[in-house]
Amino acid sequence: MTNIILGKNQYGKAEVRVVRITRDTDRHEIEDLNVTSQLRGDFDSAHFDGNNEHVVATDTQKNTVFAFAKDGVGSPEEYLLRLGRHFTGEFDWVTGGRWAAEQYTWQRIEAEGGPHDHSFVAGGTETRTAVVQIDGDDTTIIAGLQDLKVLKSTESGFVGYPKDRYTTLPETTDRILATSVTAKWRYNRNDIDFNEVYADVRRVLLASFTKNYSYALQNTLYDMAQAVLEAHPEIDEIRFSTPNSHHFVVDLSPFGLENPNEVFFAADRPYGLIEAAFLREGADTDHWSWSGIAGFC
Ligand SMILES: O=c1[nH]c(=O)c2[nH]c(=O)[nH]c2[nH]1
Repeated sequence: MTNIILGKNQYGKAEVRVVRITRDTDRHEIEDLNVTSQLRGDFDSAHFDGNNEHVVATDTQKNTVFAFAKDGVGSPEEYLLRLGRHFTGEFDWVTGGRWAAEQYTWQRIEAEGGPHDHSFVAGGTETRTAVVQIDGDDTTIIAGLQDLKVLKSTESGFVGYPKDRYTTLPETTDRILATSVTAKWRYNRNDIDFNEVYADVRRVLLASFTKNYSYALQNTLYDMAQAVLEAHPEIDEIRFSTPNSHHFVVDLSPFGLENPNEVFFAADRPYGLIEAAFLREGADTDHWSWSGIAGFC
């Protein structure tokens, strides 16, 4: 028989949809999450022998996600940390894992008397994300956001690129720059006010998007990373995955009309896909905690 060894493996429950309402007063709070729990450790006998004595059921993991919401969420990072510490603390052979969440944004509906106590409208385009990675004594937290749509209608250009026989793109010093930012940033410590830092990183990302003339989306990502790493010493690294959502000037000349960058065709595909990681000098360029996080280079 061919000898086979077990390589990397993890398992758990994916995409547990948890909604936690805090209703201690008439003014309710909502926390709406999509949680994934993945355990790593010694699961050899389950794979090789059909012996499940180490297999904490994915159903049990799902139930634990709900049960822990009873104590409140607070921030996705703290909630995932509690879950990760529970599984690694409770079961000797669980030596690590990955706990991840998306948190959806709800805002209070502006009603006649002001922001409503218990009625909400989905807010913004973006989703907050968090990942807690545990490997033995190492715990690393990666926060982020996805699908934060931004656009600037000028102060962007693209010139100076190589021209070959396949190049048709005209140079421009005035175009629309539009993208949907997915970013993840890695903390270098875990005792953080996660909600406060999240709100500030979001603010800094948006402010730095507006700030300088953009020579390329690549160049704007650098501006955004520079601003975040400067404002937040507790962050060592930020990674981006950003589609360049092309807006093409429509040729209106057949209709006898000029079009000085006023009417655009917003193409949804194909799109440029610009991805980059920016790190504080000296930080680990290949930190273990990114393993299993898809969608980034
Ligand atoms: O900001 C840009 N970066 C590129 O790499 C690129 N390539 C392209 O065709 N247009 C753009 N725009």
